[in-house]
Amino acid sequence: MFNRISEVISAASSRISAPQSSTVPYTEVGLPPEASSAHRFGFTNSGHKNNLRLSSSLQDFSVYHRLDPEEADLDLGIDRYARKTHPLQRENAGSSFSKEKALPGATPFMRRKCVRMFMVLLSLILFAFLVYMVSMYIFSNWYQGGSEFYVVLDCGSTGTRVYVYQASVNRRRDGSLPIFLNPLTEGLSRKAGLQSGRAYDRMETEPGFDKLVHNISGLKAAIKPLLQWAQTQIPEHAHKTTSIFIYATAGVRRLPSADSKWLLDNAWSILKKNSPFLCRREWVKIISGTEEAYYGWTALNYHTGMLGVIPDKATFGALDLGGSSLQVTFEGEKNMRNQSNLNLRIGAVNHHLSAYSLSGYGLNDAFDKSVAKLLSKLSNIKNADLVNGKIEIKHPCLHSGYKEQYICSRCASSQPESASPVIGGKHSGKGGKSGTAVLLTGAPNWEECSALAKAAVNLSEWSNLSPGMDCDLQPCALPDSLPRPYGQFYAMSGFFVVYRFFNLTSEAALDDVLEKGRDFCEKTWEIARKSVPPQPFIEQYCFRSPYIVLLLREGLHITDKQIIVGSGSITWTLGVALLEAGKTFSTRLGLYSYKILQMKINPIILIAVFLISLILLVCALSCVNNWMPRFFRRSYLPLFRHNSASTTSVLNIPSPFRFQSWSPISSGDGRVKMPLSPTVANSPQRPFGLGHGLGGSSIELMESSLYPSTSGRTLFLNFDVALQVYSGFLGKLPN
Ligand SMILES: Nc1nc2c(ncn2[C@@H]2O[C@H](COP(=O)(O)OP(=O)(O)OP(=O)(O)O)[C@@H](O)[C@H]2O)c(=O)[nH]1
Ligand SMILES: [Ca+2]
Repeated sequence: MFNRISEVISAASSRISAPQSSTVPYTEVGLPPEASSAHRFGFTNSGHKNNLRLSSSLQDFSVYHRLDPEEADLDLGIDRYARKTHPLQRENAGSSFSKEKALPGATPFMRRKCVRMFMVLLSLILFAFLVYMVSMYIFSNWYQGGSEFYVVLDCGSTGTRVYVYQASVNRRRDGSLPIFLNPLTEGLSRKAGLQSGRAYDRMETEPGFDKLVHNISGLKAAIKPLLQWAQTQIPEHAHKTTSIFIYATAGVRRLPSADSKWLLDNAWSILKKNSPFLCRREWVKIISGTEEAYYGWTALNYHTGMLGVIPDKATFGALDLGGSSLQVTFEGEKNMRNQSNLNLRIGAVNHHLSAYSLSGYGLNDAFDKSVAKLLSKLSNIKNADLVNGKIEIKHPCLHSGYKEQYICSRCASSQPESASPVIGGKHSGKGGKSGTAVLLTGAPNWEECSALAKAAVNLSEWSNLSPGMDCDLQPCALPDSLPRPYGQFYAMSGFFVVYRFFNLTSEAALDDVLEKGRDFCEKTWEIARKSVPPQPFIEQYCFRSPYIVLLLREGLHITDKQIIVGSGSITWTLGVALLEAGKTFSTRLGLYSYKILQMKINPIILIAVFLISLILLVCALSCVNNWMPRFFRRSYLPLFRHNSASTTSVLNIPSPFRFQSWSPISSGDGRVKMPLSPTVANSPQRPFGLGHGLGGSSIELMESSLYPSTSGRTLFLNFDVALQVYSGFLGKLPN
C-alpha cells in the first residue's frame, strides 16, 4: 500500500518535474515499425496498447548510454508514460523518455537535475524539522531528566545548619511549577518535639559563624560534620554535579568587614578541601537581608502551592524571625516605589514584592537590646566593675533566683565612651561572643518586662534617625521609608519556636502566648528550668513571649487575624535551591519553549503540522528514491527463479542484451509468471538486482515464476518489485 502511495506521489512529482516531451518521433531499432506497436504494454496491464519502449531504447545502442542509477528514473518514465491517456501523448511520452535518455545534457535534463536537488534539499529540511518537533515534544512532555541535588548551608547567628534538596522536573499538568523539590532529611540526629527541646528538625552545629572569628578549628568543627552528613544524603555518582552554597545571614552581616572576610575565605578553603561537591568562591557569601527575605517568601509560597500558579492566586506574606534579624516579605501593589521593591518572575507569573530585613529584631538581639537598655539606666557605674564583669543588672524578664554572666553586644553603644570599654573583639564570653560582660539577676515583674519588650520593638529607642515614634499610631519597628505590611502572613522560624516552647498550636491566639509567658515568668528559675526539656535560651522565653506579640501588633501593626504561625521546616534555604534548580532546568529543558509547546501550540495543530510534513517528506523521498545510489536500493528480488518453460522464446537482438519473450501473466496453469528480469547474456543466473540491472554492465530479461495466484495478477508488494515488473513488461515480447 505504501508503495502504491509512493508511486502515485512520485508520478505526481514526476509530472511536476517532467520536462516537455521532445517532438522527434522515435523509431524502434531491430523491429519493423508495425511490430513495434505489437509490444506496447499497458502499464497497468489494462490491455491498452502503449509505446513503452525502454527496452527498445536499450537496444538502440547507437545512442544508448549506460544508465546511471543515480540518473535513471525508469519509474518516472514508466509512470509518466503509463499515465498518458491519449495515444499521441503516449507516443510522445515514450519517445520523449527515451529521447531524453538518448540526449544527455539536454536542457530538460538539467532542469530535472535542479528539481531533484531541490527535492533533496526539501526532504532534508523537512526531515530536520520533523526531528526537531518530535524531539522537542518528547523532551518537553516526557523527558524526566535526571534529578539535581543542591546543598545549602545556612550560617545563622545561633548556628550553622545544612539542607539537602533533590530537584526534578514536575510533569503534573496542574499549572503548578514545573519543578519538584524534595528536602532530604533522613538520619537526622534528633527529632523535633517536646522530648528534644529543639524546635527545628535539622542538622546543625553551634555556635553561629559570628562567634568563630579567627577560630579556625571552631570553623572547621562548624562546617565539616555538615558536609559529611550531606554526602550521606546524596548518591556518590551525583556528588560531582551537586552544587553547594554557603550563605551567611544577620549574625555575620553585622560583623566588621575584616572579620566577615576572614570567615568567608576560611570557609571556602575548608569547603574546597573537604567537599566532593561542585562549589565556587562566589557561592560562599553573605546574603543581604532582602535576599534572605525573598528566598524565605519563595520557600513559603512553594510550600503552600501559590508560586507561579496561573491564574495567579493571592500569595502569603512571610515573617521569618531569626536570632538576629527579622525578614518581612509580602506581595505589594504594582506601582509601589520604594527601596524594598523587587519583581520576582516565577514561571509565567510576575510577583511584585516588598522585602526587607530588620537587623537587631531577632530573638537574641532583642533580648540583648533589653539588657543594654537596662544598663543605660544605671548610674554611677565604675569602670573597674565594668571591666571585670561585675556590673549587676536586675532584669524584670528573668526568673527569681536566676543569676548568670552575660555578654552584652549592644552594651558598649549604650554607655558613654569612657564608662564602658568594649571587652572583646576577642573571645571574651560564651561561645566567642564579643561585647560587655555583665551579671544578670532575676527580678521578675510582668509589666516592666512588657515595657522593656516594647522598648526593644521601638526603633526610635535604638536609633537617633527616627524621632520618638508612638507605637499606637504607627508601626514603630519600621522607618518611614519601608512599606507597611498588609495581607495574610505566615509567621515562621522564631515565632514557631516560641509557640512550640509554650506548647501552643498554630491556631493559638497571640493573647494565649501572653498568658503562657506570664505564667512561665512567675516560676522560680529552679522550677522554670526543669519544666521544659533541656535546650538553649530557656531563660529568655519570659522576654520572648511579650516581645513577639508586641513586635507583630505594635512594631508592624499586624493584627491577630492576619497571622498564621507556620512550621519550623520552611526555611529560606528551600528558596535558594528552587531558584537554582529553576535556572538549571529552564536551560536544560528550554522550559520557556516547553511552555510554548505546552501552552501556545494547540496539540491538534502540532499533529497536523507533523502529518503534513511527513507526507511532504514521503513525497520528496519518493522523488529522491530515483536518485538513491544503487547500493541503497534493494539488491535483488526475492524468489526469482529461472523458468525453462518452452513457452518462452529468445529475442535475438544485436546487443549484449538477450530478451526472452514473456507469456502473459497467467499461463493457464494457474502459475503466476513473474515479469522478466533482465540479466546479462551468457551470464550466470543471478537474482535480478535493480542496482545490477540499472547501471550494471548490461541486462537480460529472464522468466521466472512466483506464487500461484487466483487473479492471475501479481499485486506489487513493494516499489522495487513494481519496478522490476515494469522493466519485465518492457522486455516482454509476444511469441
Ligand atoms: N539554633 C537553634 N535555635 C533554636 C533551636 N530551637 C529553638 N531555637 C531558637 O530559635 C531562635 C532562632 O533560631 P534561628 O531561626 O535558627 O535563627 P538564626 O538563623 O540562627 O538567626 P539569623 O541569623 O538572625 O537568621 C534561636 O535564637 C533559638 O533561641 C535550635 O534547634 N537551634
Ligand atoms: Ca535564620
